[in-house]
Amino acid sequence: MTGTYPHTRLRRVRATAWSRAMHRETILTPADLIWPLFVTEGRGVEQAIASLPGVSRWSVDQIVARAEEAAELGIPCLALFPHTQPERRSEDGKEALNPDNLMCRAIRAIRDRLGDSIGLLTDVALDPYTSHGQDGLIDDAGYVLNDETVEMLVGQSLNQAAAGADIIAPSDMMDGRIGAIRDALEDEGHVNVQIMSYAAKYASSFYGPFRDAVGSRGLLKGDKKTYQMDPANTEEALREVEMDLAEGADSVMVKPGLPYLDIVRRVKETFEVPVFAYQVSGEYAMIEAAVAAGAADRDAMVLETLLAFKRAGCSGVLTYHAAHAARLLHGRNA
Ligand SMILES: NCC(=O)CCC(=O)O
Ligand SMILES: [Mg+2]
Repeated sequence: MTGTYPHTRLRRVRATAWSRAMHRETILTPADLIWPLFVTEGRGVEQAIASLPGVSRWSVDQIVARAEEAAELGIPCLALFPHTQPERRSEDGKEALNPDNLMCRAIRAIRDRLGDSIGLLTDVALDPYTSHGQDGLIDDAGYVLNDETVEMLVGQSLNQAAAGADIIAPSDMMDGRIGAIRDALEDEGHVNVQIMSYAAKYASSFYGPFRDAVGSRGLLKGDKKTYQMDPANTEEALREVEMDLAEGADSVMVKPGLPYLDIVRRVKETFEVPVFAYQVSGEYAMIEAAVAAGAADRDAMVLETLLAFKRAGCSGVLTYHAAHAARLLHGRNA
């Protein structure tokens, strides 16, 4: 296939900017970005998160302002996560079922202001609501119970859908939850509410700052290795994705992002479905730490890492850099 030098010079098409633009295989646009936002109680509140420099928790009114900003930047979708007050956390995480919880209030407030002009993806898992920080219900030994948890997740999903969520995104890694949630959504008439499954979510060391952001880091005892995947595995990721698609997932997610682009590529090539990836909090923090240490140029690194997700086969990326990246892509100074 490849010719021989000097007839073939691969540098020939790289010689000018116009030619590089013409030969570019992958393009990143603001429509490829999903912006995760943390919601907290109060009015006019912005709380910085020390381990995620540049990311804040916002009260509902401020989240609405962020949603307007996102819509203006051409970001198609927000991912919402609540910072639940400690007194509303419990062993069984039942605040997840409260129709007036932070998540539902944020959904309704954004919907009231912006209608259908921005998508709302809502996290389904119990970790923002449990007093022990695990994603599900636990037994006396601390083991996360699958089927009992799935029942709660179904209730949580219906609660979010009733508030106006567009995409239910279960991040809990229980078996069988996609089918159970899909059935319940159909029964309740939410036929156009999508499910984006966190299908291949790994038990990763990259989630630390997120746990600070939702307030579960200090509560969590032990780890999540009995339900999240072993970072050593890739065949198992294909089985996870296959099952979630069979159960009715509209799209699947791989998480974390950059260290798992091989998984993205295998999933995309195997199933040819929409694949998303989450550039998680620890990845964001690594970039910001490199910038703070003078080791990297933020703008270039943000755009290069996001482009890498597209090149690997992603339809889009959840990233805390979404607004910044969108401004860069519009050629505006961030
Ligand atoms: N369920 C969502 C997450 O766990 C996010 C992790 C992160 O950003 O580190
Ligand atoms: Mg699964």
